[in-house]
Amino acid sequence: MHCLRFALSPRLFSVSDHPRFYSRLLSIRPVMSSSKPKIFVTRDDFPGIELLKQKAEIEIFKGTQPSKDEIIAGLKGKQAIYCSLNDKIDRDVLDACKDSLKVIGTMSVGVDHLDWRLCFERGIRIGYTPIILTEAVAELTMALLLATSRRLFEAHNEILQNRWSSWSPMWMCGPGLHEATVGIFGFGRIGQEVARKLKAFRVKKIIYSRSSPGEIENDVGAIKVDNDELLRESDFLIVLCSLNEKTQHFFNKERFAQMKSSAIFINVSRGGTVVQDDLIDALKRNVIRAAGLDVTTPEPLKADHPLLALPNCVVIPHIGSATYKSRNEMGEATSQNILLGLEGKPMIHEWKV
Ligand SMILES: O=C(O)[C@H](O)CO
Repeated sequence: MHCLRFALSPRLFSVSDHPRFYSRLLSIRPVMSSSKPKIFVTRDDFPGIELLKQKAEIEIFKGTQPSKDEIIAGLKGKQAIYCSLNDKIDRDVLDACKDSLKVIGTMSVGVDHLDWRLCFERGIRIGYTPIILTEAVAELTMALLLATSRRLFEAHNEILQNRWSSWSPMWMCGPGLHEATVGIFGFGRIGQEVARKLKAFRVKKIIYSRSSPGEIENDVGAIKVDNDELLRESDFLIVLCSLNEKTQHFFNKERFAQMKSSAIFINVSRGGTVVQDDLIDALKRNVIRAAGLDVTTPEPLKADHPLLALPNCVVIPHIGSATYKSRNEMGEATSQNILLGLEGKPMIHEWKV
């Protein structure tokens, strides 16, 4: 019954889906019948896998980052996968396991590593972990804003280099958040939470842009503007959008040139939103003042990468959601999403367009 109710949900089906309706209906029947379902887990340190161990037969990849071939091999005969944003589930992977895979559980809010369109077409359900990490990512965004504007890493490095000779009036100064105009590119849950936190810093104005039409009602007085105004007006520009066709490589040479030369660019979204060589060039030539990045291309970044040699760039290794609470809850939710998905029940968080 659950299955039927779910299948008829208007979120998944509309009249335009008609030709594929019945095949989809069949494809989301519960797959947990008498025997335990088989699940591939792409690393052994995911939180929440104890739950899966009790209810399913799980194969855990030994290591931290399976290659595409290793994912394909691991998925053989499995009904579900527990993965993260590192694991690319593209057409090749989906083709290789098309007879068995029913559910993907990703321990992330972003789903750009998944070919979700093909998943929808094939009736593969996707569980993900929004909301749980909103506070953690918003906090980390604040940390990057402060670390970059108040030059914390640069200042720390001055001490390590024995260059702290005396207290000095203008040494290590930076622009503060107080009275600044802060622009947010992508005003979803995390963007709105960042805006709330910014209020406490008594910024002058919060502006945002987003691709969907309409304004977002918000309790902090953030004003919707178009992208040009956002680029032109922001003292701090924070990228918090999801990565998709519209946002891929949005921040390029021309866009950096539109920004204030005093602007600070913060990216907590995905490295793919930026043409990274253009950013490096903009930072080197002081087209913008500084950048703070939680995300890069590629990830992980090697220690000799040119971004890391720039004094006006703070780079951290994709730790936006890395609080104990957030990561543990994300793990629990991922396991539950997978089990609920396999039972044909509504997930805690199911990804929909
Ligand atoms: O997609 C996610 O979960 C985010 O990148 C966490 O920082």
